Amino acid sequence: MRNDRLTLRGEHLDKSFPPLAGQTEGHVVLSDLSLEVRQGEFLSILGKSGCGKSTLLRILGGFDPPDRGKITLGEQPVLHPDSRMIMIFQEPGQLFPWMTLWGNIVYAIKKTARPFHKEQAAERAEACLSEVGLTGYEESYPHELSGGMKQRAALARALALEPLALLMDEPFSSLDYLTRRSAQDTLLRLWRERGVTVIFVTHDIDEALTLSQRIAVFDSAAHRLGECFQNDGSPALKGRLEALLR
Ligand SMILES: Nc1ncnc2c1ncn2[C@@H]1O[C@H](COP(=O)(O)OP(=O)(O)OP(=O)(O)O)[C@@H](O)[C@H]1O
Repeated sequence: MRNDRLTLRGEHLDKSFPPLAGQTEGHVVLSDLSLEVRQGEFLSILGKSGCGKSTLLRILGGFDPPDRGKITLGEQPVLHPDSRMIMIFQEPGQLFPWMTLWGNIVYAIKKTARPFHKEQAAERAEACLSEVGLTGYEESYPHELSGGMKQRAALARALALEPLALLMDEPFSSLDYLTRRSAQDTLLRLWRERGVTVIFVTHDIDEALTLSQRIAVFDSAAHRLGECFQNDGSPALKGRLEALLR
């Protein structure tokens, strides 16, 4: 159910990096960037490689501070990472390799649930693994899972924390076509059922058109989000997005 009180806002965000080795000038990545994503909305951010999409997600998730501007989730400022917003990255390396799948998920719940009830945590872990189709792999270690299974496991672990928002940074780009389609279907089903907000970074126009309600295009020259479209899935929109990313 939509709850506009939990809107995620980034306001007037600036971010620059100091000069890289061998360069003299610093690097402006975000400049006066603002965005607003309502609770339960699915927004994709499309942009060319290196334009600043990951930097924006990391700032929204509280992993890096902006140089200027502020992030709020509902009324509360986002100053550091917490379990309200979970990031899922491109490389499925977010699971502890020395723990089983079960151990990974229960550990995540343990870190965030206050108070922690063992039985409730087990129920939640079981439900989340089932939701992503990984029942039966509880005792598997991450290295025993395929890339697609690892990404579904990362999704299960994220959902076990009952976040308000998922910040996803090209999470399926390393998967083959069929595995990717299956992971997209899982994500869409969970998004519909859970009402979680999703911000999904991708450079794949078809993926953005398949998944999102709204698509924002990163304007590399201005270092902020440019045009934003309601996704009607039309060939005209696809053509427009292709032209903007050319
Ligand atoms: N910690 C850092 N220090 C210096 N420069 C950085 C740092 N992080 C990112 N950058 C620079 O900021 C710019 C934007 O990087 P970012 O990873 O956000 O782009 P992106 O749009 O996600 O790229 P891609 O689609 O290739 O993943 C790049 O030029 C990158 O070199």
